Amino acid sequence: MSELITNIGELMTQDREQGTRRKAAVVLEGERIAWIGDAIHAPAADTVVDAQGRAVLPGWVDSHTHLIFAGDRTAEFEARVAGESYKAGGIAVSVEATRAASDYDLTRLGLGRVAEAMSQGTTYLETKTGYGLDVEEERRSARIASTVVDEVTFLGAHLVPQGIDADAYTELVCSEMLEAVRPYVSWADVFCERGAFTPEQSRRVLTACRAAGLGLRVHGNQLGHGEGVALAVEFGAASVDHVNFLTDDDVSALAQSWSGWDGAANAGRGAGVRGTVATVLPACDLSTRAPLAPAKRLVQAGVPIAIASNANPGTSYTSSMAFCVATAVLQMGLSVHEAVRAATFGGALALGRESGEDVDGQRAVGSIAVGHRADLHMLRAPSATHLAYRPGVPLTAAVWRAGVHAV
Ligand SMILES: N=CN[C@@H](CCC(=O)O)C(=O)O
Ligand SMILES: [Zn+2]
Repeated sequence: MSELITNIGELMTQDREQGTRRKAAVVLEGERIAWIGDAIHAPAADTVVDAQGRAVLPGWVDSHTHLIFAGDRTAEFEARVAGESYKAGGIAVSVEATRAASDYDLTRLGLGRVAEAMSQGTTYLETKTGYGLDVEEERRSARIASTVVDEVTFLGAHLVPQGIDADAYTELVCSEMLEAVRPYVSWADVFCERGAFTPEQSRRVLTACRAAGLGLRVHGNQLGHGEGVALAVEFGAASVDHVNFLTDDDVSALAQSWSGWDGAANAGRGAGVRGTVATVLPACDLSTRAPLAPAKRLVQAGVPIAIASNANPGTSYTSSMAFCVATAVLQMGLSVHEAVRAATFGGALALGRESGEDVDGQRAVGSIAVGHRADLHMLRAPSATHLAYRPGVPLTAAVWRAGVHAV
């Protein structure tokens, strides 16, 4: 089955060759993009969608979420609104509620959050464990996560639970817990921060998870200057996320990590000399009243950035990538093109899915190009600029995921 989407007012492909086109059309064939060109030259197809001059972009790639949780942390949010600052310890509240929830409820909650994201244009999602924090509960979270999202990250090193020594817990994460989650996850992450895991403990986690064949990610430099970024670069992590507090050395190290990379030659996960993407989390910064991550400074230094929702009950209870993009433009100083790029191609880059076909035969996501997965987001607006020009307005008109009408 083929489908022609024609009369597209603005097609922002985020593909190097295609760029942003006007009066464009796209043909989808099964799960892939088969043709891109001028609307007047569009070939025939089995079905036709008239975009009526609306904008079309790649579906959002949300590369950082924590969707497997139960319970509610409104009280913590209210305390923060009243002036308290965010502390990692709040994670324990979600751990207790998550442990008490049935498999059915955790799955239902996870699927509901994915559906909420998809209804706003998100077509590719990563999520993390990290509200289980013992061997069986982390295994359960990883298993359930693997049934609801595209990419699963092991975050046993999210918080040291009460009643266990930090080093002993780190050892557990690196051994039995890692073994328990291994069948369900392809990534590992560590919260390297004051109140969570020290650089030394983080190093142990990254070393063990790398040895187990997992790709690496780091929660770093969220609450203060620290070693998260340096550690992420040293370990060749695919991304370091939050990055609110950066020294010039951190920024240079991130830029330097991409110096041997040629996007065309080193396509796909695990190939070539990939650097570390800096993932900024605008909604989290607002919700915790943190200094905004210096997204523009990173872009100017040549560091590839991603924008993600960080959907979680503590620091960022939103699935809206459009809100994150609007914030990145209005508050972080990115151009609309840069922000949309970070929320699509950037997310794919942070997950090693930006080009080529992976060993599992999965197609590239995050940009609109022939052969890529047909993940498209049509706006109820003539251009992507409206995402920032009309912040907070639900602009999603239609969503295709792998060629299927999702919204
Ligand atoms: N910073 C660490 N983890 C999450 C917050 C988790 C929570 O507070 O529940 C984050 O990315 O912000
Ligand atoms: Zn997070």
